[in-house]
Amino acid sequence: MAYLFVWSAIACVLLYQGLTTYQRFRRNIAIAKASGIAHVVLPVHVFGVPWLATYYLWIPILNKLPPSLRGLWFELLDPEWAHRLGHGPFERMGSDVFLTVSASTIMAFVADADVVTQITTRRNDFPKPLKMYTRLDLYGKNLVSTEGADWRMHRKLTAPSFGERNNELVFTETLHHTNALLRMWKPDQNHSRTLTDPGNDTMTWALYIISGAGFDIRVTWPHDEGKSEVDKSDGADNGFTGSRPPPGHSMNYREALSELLHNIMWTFIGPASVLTKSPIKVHRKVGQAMSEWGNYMDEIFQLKKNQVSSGQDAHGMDLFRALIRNSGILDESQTTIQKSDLLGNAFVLMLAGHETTANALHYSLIFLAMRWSSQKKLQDDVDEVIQGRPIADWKYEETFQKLFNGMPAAVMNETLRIMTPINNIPKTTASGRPQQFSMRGEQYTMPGGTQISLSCAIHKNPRYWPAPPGEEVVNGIPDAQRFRPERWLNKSQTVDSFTDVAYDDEELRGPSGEDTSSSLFKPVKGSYIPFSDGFRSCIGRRFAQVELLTAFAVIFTQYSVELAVDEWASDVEVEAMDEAGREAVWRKAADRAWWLLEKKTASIITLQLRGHTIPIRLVKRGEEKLKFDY
Ligand code: HEM
Repeated sequence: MAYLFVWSAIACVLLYQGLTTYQRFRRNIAIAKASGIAHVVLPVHVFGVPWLATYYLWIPILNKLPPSLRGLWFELLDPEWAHRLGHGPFERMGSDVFLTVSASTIMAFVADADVVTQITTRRNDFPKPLKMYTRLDLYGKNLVSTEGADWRMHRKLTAPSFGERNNELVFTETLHHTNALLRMWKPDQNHSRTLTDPGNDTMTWALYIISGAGFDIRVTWPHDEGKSEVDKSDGADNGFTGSRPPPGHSMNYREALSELLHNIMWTFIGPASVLTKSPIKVHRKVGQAMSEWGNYMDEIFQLKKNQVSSGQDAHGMDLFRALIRNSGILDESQTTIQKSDLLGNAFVLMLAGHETTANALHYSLIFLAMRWSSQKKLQDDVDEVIQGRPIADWKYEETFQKLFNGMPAAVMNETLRIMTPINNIPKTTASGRPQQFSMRGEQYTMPGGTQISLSCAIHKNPRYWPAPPGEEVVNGIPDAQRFRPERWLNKSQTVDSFTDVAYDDEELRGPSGEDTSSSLFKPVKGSYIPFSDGFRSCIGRRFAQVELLTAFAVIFTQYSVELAVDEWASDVEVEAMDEAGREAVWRKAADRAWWLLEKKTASIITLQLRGHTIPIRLVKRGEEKLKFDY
């Protein structure tokens, strides 16, 4: 009898769930139809946590469905479809904006430049989905996790930190840490070395640069410990730089920073006090890093506050010092800004600024190893800018703009186009507040409560990225999907109709500069959005550009990169091969690299290779053996 009762209760709950789900489905489909926007119905909300956590299990099962049942809906169940399939789904839908409809959510995917611009410039109509970002408030509210008046306050607080003086510090720190990276990668007596996990190394590189330019704390690389040339002159930050934790700490600065940022997703489980009690080791470590990093930031805050109040400004302008200066916090009676606002922002700048640039350098190295002709042009350009001067003589103001006008910038832009670190930039419409927009002369209504993605597929939309005649498809890959940095050197493709949008308050934009140099191809406004666009665009854009171009100059004035072919042939065998033999073996490595970049990348915060590496080989210039183009 009791069994019957329990089973009846379960059946009733399931029936109720089924009916409400069905009703919500019907309601959402009706809303999508009324909007006039093309739509496709999906059985689940693909960007909801349950699906994101389990889709790896379901996709192989669904793959067993007969091909006739696996339509576009099936392909859109992969959360990374925009990266893997590019513009294809938009072509199949016959529209550069389409909706996906599930019982819980209506999502809009946008790959039309004009619609992107309407969304990024109407920030009150299309705000950011704040719920996604509250977890970033580990140390305080900040620029990333706020909207409206709060966001304006944070943007005004942080924007002045990103000035030319900080860029100069980024330049200096990048020179230093790229040299350190090369010392770690140092080729052997055969003038080359295979780097088995370059992505991991570039992550460390970016972390140390953001520490230098963010806090003016120059971390010592483990392989450089004990070498005196890396120390700063004033000694103020010595307690933070090496492997011995300073008094009062159980973790050194370097470890606290990298443990926290590299495992940031675990902080979403709960606060440090919960994580440190978890039975799982990685949780305990992250919990420890979280509280250690909080303590370090407290100490640095005090140190910087003293420096600012005593007028010391020895090493240029790091972001944290500028934040303190701009906040007016030295006289707390005169400002509403709290210490937590400063710590909150200092933390998200570190977070937002390291993985993105690390990936960009990593993928650039791989792509250049797959395209010798572009690498050669890059080397010619950096040689022309640097003119053989030793690194100690390089100056930011003489160097950056020249690098930004030529092939180094073309390589950076093209890498960010193909491997866009944030491949779905999220926006929303508020519930009950549908928004009108126009597309190709027609009016549409974005339903209220829609989750919007500005899709990286726009970077593969052939309307904005036309192929040269006869090169529409190479190696089976459509031109818009290929790494071809030379497309940026083609000034004849400059769009005359380009007009920038008017900002209601220039101050909010920050001195972060343009996406691309005026000497290069200028994409249609809204069609190139690795840094997003409009009001909520990346405040660290120029920071990242300085970092990447400087790294290219340091690396490629001395070295070349090749795909490592160790899996298919030894050094001795490659040495003995003729050109055709070398090309055959290189092509195996290139096919594999391309496949991994397309199929085995996934986003947690940014798009990364997951569970695989693409080994590359650092070769002294002039000693290259694999000079081929993919
Ligand atoms: C290649 C490197 C980078 C890329 C591709 C990139 C990309 C982006 C994108 C797409 C956004 C908008 C995100 C959204 O709307 O959800 C963004 C925002 C932001 N980025 Fe970056 N970023 C890079 C480097 C940096 C660096 C170096 C910093 C700081 C040092 C930084 C700090 C920020 C901050 C604070 C925001 C939030 C701005 C706001 O909402 O007002 N980024 N970035």
